[in-house]
Order: sequence, then structure tokens, then C-alpha cells
Amino acid sequence: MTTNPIIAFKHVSKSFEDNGQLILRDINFELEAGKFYTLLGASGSGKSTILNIIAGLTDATTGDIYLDNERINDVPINQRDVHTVFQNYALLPHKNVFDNIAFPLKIRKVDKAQIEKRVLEALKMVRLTGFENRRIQKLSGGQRQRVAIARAIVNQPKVVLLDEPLSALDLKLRTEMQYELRALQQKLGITFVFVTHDQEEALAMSDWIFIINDGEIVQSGTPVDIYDEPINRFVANFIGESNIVSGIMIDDYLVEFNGKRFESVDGGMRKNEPVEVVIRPEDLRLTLPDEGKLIVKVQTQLFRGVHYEIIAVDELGQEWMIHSTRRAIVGEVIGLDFEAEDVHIMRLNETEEEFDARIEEYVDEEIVEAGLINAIEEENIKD
Ligand SMILES: Nc1ncnc2c1ncn2[C@@H]1O[C@H](COP(=O)(O)OP(=O)(O)OP(=O)(O)O)[C@@H](O)[C@H]1O
Repeated sequence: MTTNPIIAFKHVSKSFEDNGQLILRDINFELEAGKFYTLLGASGSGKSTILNIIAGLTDATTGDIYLDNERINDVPINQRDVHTVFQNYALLPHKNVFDNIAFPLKIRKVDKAQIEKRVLEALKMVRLTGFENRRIQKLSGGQRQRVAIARAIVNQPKVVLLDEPLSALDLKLRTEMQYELRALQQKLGITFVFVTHDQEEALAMSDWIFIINDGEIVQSGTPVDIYDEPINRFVANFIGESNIVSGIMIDDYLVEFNGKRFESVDGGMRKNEPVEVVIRPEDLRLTLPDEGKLIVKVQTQLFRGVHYEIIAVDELGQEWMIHSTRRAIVGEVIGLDFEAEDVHIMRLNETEEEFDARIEEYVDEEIVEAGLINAIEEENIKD
């Protein structure tokens, strides 16, 4: 629960009149002021619709929307203290940079001297000082993007909504703008709600991520939490590359897969409950065959610049992807080692509330750090 959320959605659903299909199903969240939030999901999952409901560009079919504790369902667009940055920037092409940025202030009848002061400040923020008189058509893609952002912040709205604002930029510029946007948000302390389908972008920029699939929030949390403890196969695959295998939970902190038992730091399941086990490719280390927890045979290897991407197969025919700075030889038999905290367990069909409660109770940093879990040894003694 957030005290004084800047935006709150309570049981928000949306269907469009033409086909009645539910585009958003019972969306609930509270956003804290001054944070960078990201809505991450595939195309068509409903991210833009959530943003448009906040902006007032579309109405919720049911549910309540609050901005700074005021219910805004019926507040017109121009009276909502939010600003949207669109993917195509929506700049006025024949006006210069100054007039584009001044536009929201002119509408609000801010006096001329104030407009000048605030536009120049906004330009400085986005590192475009000196570009006031430049025509929009004479700007590069990255510069246009900066003008759109300057226009969004010039009025210091309570919330800035950004709908895939970096997707038209090439990779290098996009990475640069990711840093800039994040720094700008932190400097201004304005809440940003950012929409993207790019998981790396979401992980790099956000304080908090909402994963949206098919009109529902599948999981929400900090980038590290979501990366480390995906709630299900969909999230694990969506956020980065993963090895996912079927397993059985023997006991808290002890899981069986590939016919062997391994320590993990997850608990709270039923004994012998079928689960899925996630191990990230970068958490697998190459060892000599007899020193590994798994024995595998290398099938392919690709050099990816920062690491080798190795695909190897174990004796049961299960494929494992490994990211390693050490190279292997195709056809070689190697061992794979990993730590208990890298063995992430996912229950089948667990809701986000059940997941959060279980994680809070069982995945305890102190337990991990203190090394209190030595389930395998205990199990061996019992045997
Ligand atoms: N005005 C509309 N009328 C009918 N259906 C719509 C309308 N706007 C969006 N939709 C549908 O709602 C669903 C969610 O769209 P939305 O634009 O929110 O998804 P998104 O996750 O932002 O995807 P993208 O990344 O492609 O923009 C899609 O299936 C889309 O076809």
C-alpha cells in the first residue's frame, strides 16, 4: 500500500464498443510520486490503453482512476495535470523549437516572461540550449525526441506518460536516451509512466515494472525482483533468456530435477508438488565434468561479444543455455555448477498475491546469506 499515491487504478476494466472484447481486466495499482514506472508487455497487451485512460484519451468501462487522490474518470483531458509523450512525438512541424515547447504554457495563458524563462530551463534540461529558433523539420530524430520531452516537462505536470518514446531511434541513440531520460526523471522528481515492449529497456530504466499480458498485470516489482523471481514461465521467458525445467519440490529449499536433488532458496510449496525451475544462462558456470552439478555435452557455441552463448544437452536430452566468458569446444563433455540462490522455483498457476506472500515468508535474504539451508545434507542423513 502506498500512502498518497499519485495515480491509483481501482478495478479498472476496458472493452471497446465495436466488439465488446475485454482489453483490460480488473487492473489495480497505486503509483508512488517521484518514481519511474514501466508498463512492459507484448504488442496488443493493453499498455497504451492504460496510459490513454490516465491521460483521458479513452474512458475506462468500469472502475475508478485517481490522480493525486482526486477521482478523475470524468475530468476532461486538458484539466488533468499529466502530459503524454507519443512515439511519433506529435510536434508541430512548421513551428520552431521554442514555440513547440511553449505550446502547453500558451494554452494555459502563462505570461510571456514566464514562458520564456520556463522554455529556456526545459531546453537546458534536455541539452538543447541554443536550438530555440530551429525548425522541427531541421532536427534529427534524437533532437525531436528531446523537444517532445522538454514540452512534456515544461509545465511540470504531476505525471509524464511516455508511450514507446524511444522506439523510433537507432540502438545507440536509444541507449543514450535511456540514460538521459532516467537522469532527467530523477532530477525533476516527477512520476514517469513509461510504456515499452523492450525488456532490457524496462530493466535498465525503471524503479518498478508492471508486466502486462492479455489485459492483465501478470507480475509487478523491482527489475531485480522480477528478473530473479519470475512468477511463471511467461515472465521468465519475457524477461531475459532462461533455462526452464520441470521439477518436484521435495521440501522447503530442496528441489528435484534431472533425477537429482538440489538446494534452492525457495519454499512454501506442498511436499512433492510439481514445479518449474528457472536457472538463468549467466548463472551456470563451466567446470570439469566430475565437479559439476550437471553433466552436459556442448552442442553449439556462438560468440556474442561479452560472452559465449553455449547450448549443451544433458543425459536426459534437456537443453541448457549457458552464457560464459570461457569458451567451450563443440562436442566436449563439461560440468555445470550453480548456486542455491540461482535455482528459482515457480509454482504452476500461482496468483500474484499468493506469490508475494510466499516470497515474503520463505525467500529470506538472511536465510540465503547465513547459509542456514543445507537441505541436501539433512536429506542425506535421513536417507
Ligand atoms: N479504439 C480501439 N477500438 C478497438 N480496439 C482497440 C482500440 N484501441 C486498442 N484496441 C485493442 O486493444 C488491445 C490493446 O491495445 P493497446 O494499444 O493498449 O496495446 P499495447 O500493449 O499498447 O500494444 P502496442 O505496443 O502494439 O501499442 C489491442 O488488441 C487493440 O487492437
